[in-house]
Amino acid sequence: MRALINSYDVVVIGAGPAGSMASYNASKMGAKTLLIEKSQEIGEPVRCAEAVPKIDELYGIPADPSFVRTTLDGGYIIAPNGKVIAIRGGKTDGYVVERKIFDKHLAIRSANQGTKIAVKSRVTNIEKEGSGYVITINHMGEEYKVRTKIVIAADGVESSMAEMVGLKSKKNVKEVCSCAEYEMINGKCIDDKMLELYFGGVAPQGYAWIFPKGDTVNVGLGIIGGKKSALEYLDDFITNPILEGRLENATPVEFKCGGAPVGGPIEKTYAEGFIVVGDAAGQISPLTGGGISLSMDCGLIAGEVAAKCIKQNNWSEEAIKEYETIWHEKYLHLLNNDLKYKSILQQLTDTELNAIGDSIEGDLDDVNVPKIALKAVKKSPSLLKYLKEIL
Ligand SMILES: Cc1cc2nc3c(=O)[nH]c(=O)nc-3n(C[C@H](O)[C@H](O)[C@H](O)COP(=O)(O)OP(=O)(O)OC[C@H]3O[C@@H](n4cnc5c(N)ncnc54)[C@H](O)[C@@H]3O)c2cc1C
Repeated sequence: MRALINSYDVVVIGAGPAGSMASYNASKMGAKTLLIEKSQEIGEPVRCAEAVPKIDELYGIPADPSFVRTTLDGGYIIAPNGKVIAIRGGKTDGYVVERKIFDKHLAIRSANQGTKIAVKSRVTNIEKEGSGYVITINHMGEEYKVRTKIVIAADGVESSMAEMVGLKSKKNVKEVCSCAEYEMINGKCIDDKMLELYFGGVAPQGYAWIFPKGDTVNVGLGIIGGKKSALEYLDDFITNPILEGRLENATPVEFKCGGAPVGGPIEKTYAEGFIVVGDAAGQISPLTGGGISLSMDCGLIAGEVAAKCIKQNNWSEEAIKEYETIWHEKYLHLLNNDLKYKSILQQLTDTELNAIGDSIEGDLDDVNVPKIALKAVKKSPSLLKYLKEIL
């Protein structure tokens, strides 16, 4: 056991997109900030299909060729009967990135603002000490302790930090979507600039995907429940006739698996001197499992509020609450809508999904769920029992 080695204004736990954006803003606004990552390499292991929206337009982060593998025009939604619906623009354009490099890039941006980074450092405990916290870190078998005024817990889907201060609700843990994915070489996409999302029995209560990633493709799926493991569904998907042999000659170069917390946000994301952000807070679309952009933006909000509290010498629960007020105003209704859409989608049979697909003619310019539901009900009035909540 080593003695207390340092004190910080803000300690951020987890160097994923949420943590690096939080520490970036905290440092930029003058707070003495430490970012702690348990992995020996930031960005590893990857548990992601690696699609991000236009980070240059949204966050002013240039789409650097070192991590951008594909610039997307949009995506295809594919019904169980093979009907392909194209969505171009709207929220579907963006990039497929190399997350190992992307995540490290975000951490480097944060370091360039003054953040200190500790890698191969697992936080094993958080204890309250006065109005601040003492954090215990295990690095290469040695224990260290650091003091901080504010903790930002950005420790992802397996988060245990929020629970340590009594914040995390067990509700989310029950709703983790199990994902399995291969990155494959020699696979073919319908179009090298479009995402492919397959709904129905191929991935019960979730969906399967093929994302173009430069020379390779990310082929994966997420399920909730189901009769087999995610990996077994994935192996079946690869040979599914709906793909018309496009993965026939493909072979994996990487396997990824992980969980996406799609049960909606945790009930409370702050306490005195404490903020929960990203997957740890359930800030991920329950419908799509997309969480990178939300984590980044909520990370920015967390970093800004933390730095402001440090400047005002007040990180009481009342002061920290501003974080939740801001992110709720921006995103809570979207997450709640997605939760509703997800639960409807989960009740639909392949036949009903086909009916919805068949009701759509031509390309879409965005995913407007109420508009799609209206078209579907006009074509198949029996769908009203599921879709009336949306109309
Ligand atoms: C298979 C799969 C595919 C996905 N595809 C997409 C996609 O294409 N697009 C998209 O937008 N989203 C996708 N997501 C979701 C996306 O990956 C997450 O929403 C996003 O990574 C959340 O960022 P985060 O920073 O909150 O957490 P993470 O990226 O998980 O980062 C958390 C970090 O905390 C570290 N950590 C954890 N515990 C400790 C500890 N005790 N001490 C120190 N460090 C710790 C971890 O090592 C990790 O680096 C996918 C998820 C899965 C599982």
